[in-house]
Amino acid sequence: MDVFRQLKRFYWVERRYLLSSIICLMFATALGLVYPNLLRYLIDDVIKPKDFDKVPMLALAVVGVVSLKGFMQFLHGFFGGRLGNRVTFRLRNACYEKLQTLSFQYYDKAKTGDLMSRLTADLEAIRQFIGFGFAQLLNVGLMILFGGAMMLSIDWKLTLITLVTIPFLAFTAIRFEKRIHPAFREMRQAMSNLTTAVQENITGVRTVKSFAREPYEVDKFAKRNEQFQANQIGASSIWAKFFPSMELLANLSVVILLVAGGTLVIRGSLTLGELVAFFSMIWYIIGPMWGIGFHINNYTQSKASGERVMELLNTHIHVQSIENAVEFDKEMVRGHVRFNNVTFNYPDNAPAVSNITIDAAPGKVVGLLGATGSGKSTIIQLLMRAYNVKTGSVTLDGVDVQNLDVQSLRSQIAPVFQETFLFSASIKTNIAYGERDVTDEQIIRAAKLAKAHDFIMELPEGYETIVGERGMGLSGGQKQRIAIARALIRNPRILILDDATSAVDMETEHEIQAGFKELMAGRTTFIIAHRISSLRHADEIIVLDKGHIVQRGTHNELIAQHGPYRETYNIQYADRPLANLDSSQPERKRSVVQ
Ligand SMILES: Nc1ncnc2c1ncn2[C@@H]1O[C@H](COP(=O)(O)OP(=O)(O)OP(=O)(O)O)[C@@H](O)[C@H]1O
Repeated sequence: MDVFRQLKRFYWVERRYLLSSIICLMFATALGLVYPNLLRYLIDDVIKPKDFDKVPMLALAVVGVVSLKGFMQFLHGFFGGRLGNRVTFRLRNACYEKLQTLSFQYYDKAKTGDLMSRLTADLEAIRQFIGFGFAQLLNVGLMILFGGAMMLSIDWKLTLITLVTIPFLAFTAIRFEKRIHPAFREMRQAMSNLTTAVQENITGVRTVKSFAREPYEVDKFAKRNEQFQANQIGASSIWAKFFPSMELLANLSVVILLVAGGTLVIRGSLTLGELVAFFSMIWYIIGPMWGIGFHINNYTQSKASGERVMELLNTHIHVQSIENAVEFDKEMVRGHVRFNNVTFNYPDNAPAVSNITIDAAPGKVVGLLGATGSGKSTIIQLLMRAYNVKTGSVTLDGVDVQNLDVQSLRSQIAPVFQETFLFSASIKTNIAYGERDVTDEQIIRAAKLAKAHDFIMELPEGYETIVGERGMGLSGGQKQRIAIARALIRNPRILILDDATSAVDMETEHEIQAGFKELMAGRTTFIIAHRISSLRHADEIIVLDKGHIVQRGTHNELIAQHGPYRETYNIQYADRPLANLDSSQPERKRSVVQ
């Protein structure tokens, strides 16, 4: 029940629907108890004394009871449906909001398929239980209570004898719940593994097909499917083991009633009508007991699902704004970025960057160069506070980024990453992504600066062309140009170009960079590049090796020194040796850029 206590904040606000649904079900249940009494009346007071004039009235009473009961059941379904939908609506929103606040550290390990299954199948199981299962489980108790009370009022001894098996039945039901719950939990996990396999296969379909790894994928899926099947069979065998015993115990009551009640009727201490009423009332108790397996099943599934949803909602957020965090006024931000002796390691890893000190004055351009894995992107991630720095500090205009409101910090920064993600929406929406009050003129201007306008205009529907979630139909370079336009439209104080022009040819890069000049004016810019041509105009170029700064200076200063920068330059400009390089330059051993 702990899970449902935790879920209370989602369903308690809807308690009027919960109560209405329960009350209507109680009414329907109570009306159901009128049947056995009508039967008793029919046998004892109509058939026996042959007083058949009462039959029409009795028939009308049955119609009335049936209609009212049906109406109550309808209302129960109506309120229950509303309740379930509203609760899952809130839960779905809460989960989605949580997904937005979770830090990069969480997403480093998160599995999309697993998250999808929490937001769909698990929420559905919760909806079923909160909407209907809970009221029905409560109804089981009510039916036993009402039915038992009525039976006791007719003949308490016969009631006790008849219901002697009920405690055993309850005991078996509880044991069943204990066994089936872990089985369901495993089943949910197996289901999410299946979803993950499908999702990864679709996302990585190009890799799968290019490597002709379809059989491997089929195999991988088959194994997970087998696991799911094994879990289902496991749950079915628990079911198969317990269900017959529960049914046997339930039916034993009927046998006891027939023997004991029949004897009482023969002896004349019970009327025939009372026995028939008893007989139909016992189903009032056995019926729910019989269905208890189903209700427990429903309850257990939703409990397992509730645990998975609550686990997501309770996930620790590593990066979030502190209380009274500083919020910058966009107009006032200057964009002065400093890294003060920063050392950072990803969880359970060796430091990715060590003793990093950078002073990027407002409007300056800092270039980061280094071999793959040397820590360039990590520096950018720390600036955006994707992770918390523990040693040293990163400041923006003198304020430690950890004391800044996360939204406020990130809204000053516009990044263009190596890989561009395009949403399944129009190009226009992708460029304006999330920015309100953006005019078409602004979008076109940004696209022109990013050298995207011409190819967009060649598309069948221009800016209205819908692109797929991975930007299907666009080349890598075209996607990157849209991403650049997207960054430009934000008019940021700090611009980050993380290998932003890697997918375009040299000529286009040159053109885009001409646009960048205008764009970078007055903005602090960090350029990560593998090509020296991308960052040679930077005010300071920082050369990294295994997380350490090994060289820093302007292009001309670095080119005049022996070191990895010049080696890289020599490799990239092999056919254009620089006049001022000395002839005794070291062998072109290894480029820092791989
Ligand atoms: N999310 C992460 N979790 C754990 N380790 C990471 C993570 N991201 C990067 N690393 C590790 O940190 C180190 C620096 O990586 P980083 O991405 O900063 O390098 P980079 O210089 O940007 O490389 P590239 O040029 O290939 O983009 C590498 O050893 C990498 O394996």
